[in-house]
Order: sequence, then structure tokens, then C-alpha cells
Amino acid sequence: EQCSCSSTCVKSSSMALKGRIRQETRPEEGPEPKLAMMAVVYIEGLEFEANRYDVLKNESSLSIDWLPMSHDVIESSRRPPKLKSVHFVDVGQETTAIVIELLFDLLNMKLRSTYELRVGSVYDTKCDRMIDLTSHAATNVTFACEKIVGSDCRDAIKIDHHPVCNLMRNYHTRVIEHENHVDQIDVLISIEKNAHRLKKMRYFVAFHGKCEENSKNDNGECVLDMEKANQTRFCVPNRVNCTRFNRKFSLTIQNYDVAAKYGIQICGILDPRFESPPIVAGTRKIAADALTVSTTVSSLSVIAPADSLLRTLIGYAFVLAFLLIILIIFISYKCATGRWCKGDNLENDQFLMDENSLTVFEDIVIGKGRFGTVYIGQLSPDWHGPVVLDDQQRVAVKTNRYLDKSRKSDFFDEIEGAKEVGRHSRILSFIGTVVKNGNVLHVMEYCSNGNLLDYLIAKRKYMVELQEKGINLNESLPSLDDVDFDEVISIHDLYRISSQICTAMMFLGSKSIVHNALCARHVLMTSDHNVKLGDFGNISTPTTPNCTPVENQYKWSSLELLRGETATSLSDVWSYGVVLWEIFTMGGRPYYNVPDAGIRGLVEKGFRLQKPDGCNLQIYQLMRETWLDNPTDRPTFSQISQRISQSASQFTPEASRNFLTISTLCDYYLDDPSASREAPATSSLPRRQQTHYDAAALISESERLLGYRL
Ligand SMILES: Nc1ncnc2c1ncn2[C@@H]1O[C@H](COP(=O)(O)OP(=O)(O)OP(=O)(O)O)[C@@H](O)[C@H]1O
Repeated sequence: EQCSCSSTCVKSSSMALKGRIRQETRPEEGPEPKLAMMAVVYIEGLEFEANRYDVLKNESSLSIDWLPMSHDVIESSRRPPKLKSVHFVDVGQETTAIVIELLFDLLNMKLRSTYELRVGSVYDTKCDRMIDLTSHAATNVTFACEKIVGSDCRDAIKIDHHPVCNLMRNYHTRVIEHENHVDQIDVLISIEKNAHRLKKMRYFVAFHGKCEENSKNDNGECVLDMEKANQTRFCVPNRVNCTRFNRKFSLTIQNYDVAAKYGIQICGILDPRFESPPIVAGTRKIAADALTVSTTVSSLSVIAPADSLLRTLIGYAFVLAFLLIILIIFISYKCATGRWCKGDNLENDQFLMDENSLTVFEDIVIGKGRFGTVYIGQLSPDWHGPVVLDDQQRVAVKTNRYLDKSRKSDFFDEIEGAKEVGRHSRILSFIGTVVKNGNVLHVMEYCSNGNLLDYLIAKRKYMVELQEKGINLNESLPSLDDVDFDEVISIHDLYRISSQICTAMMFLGSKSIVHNALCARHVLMTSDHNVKLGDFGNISTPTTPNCTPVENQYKWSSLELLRGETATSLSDVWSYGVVLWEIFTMGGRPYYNVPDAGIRGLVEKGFRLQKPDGCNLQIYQLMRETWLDNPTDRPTFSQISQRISQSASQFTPEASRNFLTISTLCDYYLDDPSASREAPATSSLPRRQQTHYDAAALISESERLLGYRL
């Protein structure tokens, strides 16, 4: 044992605070309340004898050091604690305890500061000598007002902090006057705007002087001895009795010693009561930024503290990185939710076309949908892409120009969907996108015969006209003078169209794509009367499933989708059945008097669309199978394709009775907007009051009309 005591060998075991720090009013100590604190040190081997030992408040016996916290500078108004009492207590088994009571000024509480309490030796009054403790007993005492019994924190919060020095890094220095005055240099100091804005500083004090030789701190900074440092005080504008400055002030270093290194530390003061030089851990030394002054008189200059500059740069870099991250998160969020970035990403898009390759004829409107107007456009003669265009290079063009935000996102969904679906002879070809005047144009293959629904309605109307003229297409071959054969449609054509749609659906199925919005309106007819399936804005895949019916598509939606279950290609089969029904009614309106909201209830109760007039039972049987509740009971598209081919074989183009006889009395032609718009004034179409929808009545009506069960 390295014990310097000859009579007895002592070592401290532990030191602890006893009880909590209390705020007490002690009239004998003055009017201000004090913070009373007790610590106990256990010492082994110290023979207890009442009043024999003492703890002296000096460096070796009892030392109290302040440990710097975030505001690591305090000023002299922080009075050292008072040693109030020391008692030696016999705790038995050759252990003596020292109970120390200290009194701190209330000010300490308001700073959340920490003191280190250390007992290094005890004074033996009998032998008149110090007895060292083999290991020092030490403990930390932290003052935080909320932890102090009897304190009122409201008071503490209101009191300003002491000078804030090391936080004041953002200032710059330069020499402003140097000619031949090497012994005296003037330094201009500029403090960045935020420094006093953020902290609401009232005063600034610049401490400057020679750096202490060999006394660099751990960071290698210059250390100023505050006893020798000069002070210059400055005020933010509008303070009285103080040299004013507006973010810039100058100070003079007298008797400048070119051989020495200088340092400067600027402290901001919030509370004018605390202006005296800071004391660091009781040593009156303070870390300062080195003012490097070159020694050649002609080029005397002060270099801004390097680390200060570096820290500023690092600070900026952090802020920039943070902003960048926020931006990236924001853009990704927008992309993930609203597909916001799609328009912007078009720049990198292989489908982005040169705006000069397209002319849009905004005066030629082909049609209007929920997502805007479709115009006719023309690609330049030298455009050669993967799509074969007509000899005029015509294309159909949709624009996002007049759409609101939510519709814009649907617009981009449609473009993305079209890209994902890809190319097939029965799929409407996506040609590309053009950005013109900040608007995005969706360029696609042009189908001069428009959508299938309008196509069928037009044919039906013409055929009804013929019927009303007494021309029966099925009985005798009418003369070419009486009939425009381009305007009629044969049953064979209806099968052909049905089969072509089925082919398109098989192609989607092969790519595990569910269309979700299959209806006659979304099928387009080319100039040679063939089918192109379009409208891919709602497609889903196994990785991006869909379980909600598309707006306006309830009447085509499968039962499972109406119930909020996931759509599969067998859900498209249901929609296909409704399209078959539209085809064989030649544009009839499914559930003509039922609002969208009532569809699910009807379908769940078992109601299904009635058999179209003139449609053969095999096809209606097929339709009914596509509307079976359980998706797996429904036929697949390839089975449907076979069944249609079988059924169609009876209707060769040359066969007699190759045209549907249309009953104008059918409900599903009622209130057809195009019928009322275009029906001739002499039309004998009966007008019926729109009935209110009643599911039960509809079911029974359907059963009565059909007399048909699966
Ligand atoms: N490529 C095209 N070729 C010819 N006509 C087209 C083309 N695309 C759209 N049309 C016509 O423009 C109309 C509007 O099309 P759009 O896709 O905007 O809406 P929609 O498909 O009818 O309905 P929705 O509002 O459900 O999308 C179509 O009904 C069709 O008549």
C-alpha cells in the first residue's frame, strides 16, 4: 500500500450526496435563500476520535471544481460555495464518515451547472499534519432547479444566462489599419446576423490578448489568461451607455508583439449584470480563436479563425444536406402517392417525343371523357415509330391542360398504364408523350371509328330507321340504293368484335394485368372496324392490386370488387360479360334505371342483366356464367374465346338472318342520351317515365321477362 501516513493508513471508499439539495432561507447567512447540500465520505482505517480531524477547503483537502456544461463559461459573480460544517462520525468497523455541509448561492440553481466535490486528504489536528486518502473521494453535484427541493423554477427560467462565449463562433476578423503600425493593429470584427438575433444578445464583449505559451487546451486552441486579457464591450443598436455597433465593430490591439500569437474570444451577454470576464473551471482561462497575423508589415493581415470558418462551412453543409433529404422525402412521397413526379420525369422518358413532331388540331375534338378532351393530332411525315399510322399520320391526343390536380394524377396513371400494357394488335397503341407549353400531351393511335359504344348505337339507330322504313335486312337482299352497308352491323360482326376484345383480354391476362375498367366505351374501333382495347388508367397487377370499383364503372364491376375484394382477371371476365351484353343489345344501357349506389345491393340479391332481344341463348348463357358470384366458377378468357367461336360459326357473313332485329321497346334503350338527341322527330320510340329503382321489383321483372334460369 502506498500510504504516506506513518501512524495509520486510510483510504476513502465512497462519497455520496446525502439527501437532496434544498433551497433554504438562513437568516444568519444573509437575506438571500441558499442551496444547502450535504455530502458524506466514508473513510476506512481512520480511527474515530471526536473533534480530532478536519477537512480544510483547499486543493488537497476539500476541492470544489465547477465542471463546464454546454454554457461552459461562468463569470466571477458565481461565488464559490461556502463550507458550512464538517462532522466526523463513527460508523463502526474502523470506518469513519465525514459529513460535509455546503452552502451555494441561489444563482447556481439557475444555471443548471455541475460541481465536482473532491476530498483528497484530512487534516489531523492532533498531529498537525495532512493525511492523504489513497484514492480521492469524489462526487458530482448538479444543480437544476426542478431537482431542488423548495425551489421555484419560474424564477429560474426568467433569469438570463451568463456570457455565452464558445457558442459565438460565427464571427470574422480582419486587420483594418496596419501601415507601419506593427505595434498597434486594428481588427475589424463582424458578427453574423443570426448571432445576436437568435440569442437576443444585449452586449458583446471581445476578450483578446496573447495566447498563453504552452497552455493549449485539448483542442489545440489558443488559451487566454483572463487576468491579462483586454476587454472591449459593444452593444447591439439602441442600447444606451455603450459603444454601438451594427454587426461590425473594431478593436485595437496595443503593443502588438509580432513574435507572439494572439487570440480572441467573443462572448455574448444576455443579462447586463454578468459582464465580468468569464472564469473557466475556476482557472480564469478561456479558449480563444487564434488571430494569425503575418509578420511582414506590408502584408499584415488577420486570418479568420480556421476552425470557426470550417465549422461555419460544416454548418452550412449540414443544413444543405438536411434540406436535400427533406426534398427527396417530399418528392418520393408525392411520387408514391399522387404520382406527382411523373410529368416531371418525362424528361428521362424514352417515350418523350420532340414537340415539333406533333401538330395538335385543337379545333377537331374527337371525344370527351372524365379526364379531358381528346383532339386529333398529326405526326410529322418523317416520324417513324413502332406504330403504323394512316397515310395522314393521324394520332389521338389527350392533354392534361384543363385538369385539376386529382384528375392530373389519373391522367398520368393512364399514360403509365398504357406503357405497362405494351403492344398488341388488339391493344390501343401508346405512341408517346409530348411536353408543350408546360402541358403534357398523351399521344396514341387514332381509331377513326371512335368508341365501341357510340359505334354500336349509331349502327342500331340506322338499322331501326331501316326497320321503320320496312326494310328487313334478313328477308330479302335490299338494294344498295336503300341501304348503306357501311352503317349496318351483322351478327357475325358482333361475334367478331366480341372475340377480338376477348383476344385483347387474353393478352392482358398473359401479363397478369387486370384492366378493371372494361366497358364498350373503352374499346375503340379502327377505320377497318377492328377492335383496339384502350383506357389503361386503372390497371392492376399482383404487386399493385386493386380492390375498389372504378368511378362510373360500377355497372361493369364484379361482385367481389363491389364488395371491396381484390380484383383478378376473373373480375374482368364479369365486366366482359357486361360488354357482351352491350354488344348484343347494340349499345343498350345496363341497369338503365339503377344508380351506381344501388348496383351492389342488386347484384348481391342475384339480379342479373336481362337477355338482350335477339341474342341467342348460348351467348346469354355465357354472359350469365361470367356473372357467377364465385369468380372461379366463371369461364376464363380462353374458354370464352372458344365458346364465342363455336357460337359464331353459325353466323357466316353470307348467312341469312345475319342481322339483329331490334326491339325499340326494350327498357335498356330508354333515356339513351344519344337516342333522345338524334332520334328522328317521327321516331315511334315509346317514352316512359323514369321509374324509381326497386331491387325486388327489378328482379321479378327480370325473371318475368326472361323466364330464364341457369
Ligand atoms: N385513340 C382514340 N382514337 C379515337 N377516338 C378516341 C381515342 N381515344 C379516345 N377517343 C374518343 O374520345 C372519347 C373520350 O375518351 P377518353 O379516354 O377521354 O374518355 P372515355 O374513355 O370515353 O371515358 P373515361 O372518362 O371513362 O375515360 C372516347 O370515348 C372516344 O370516343
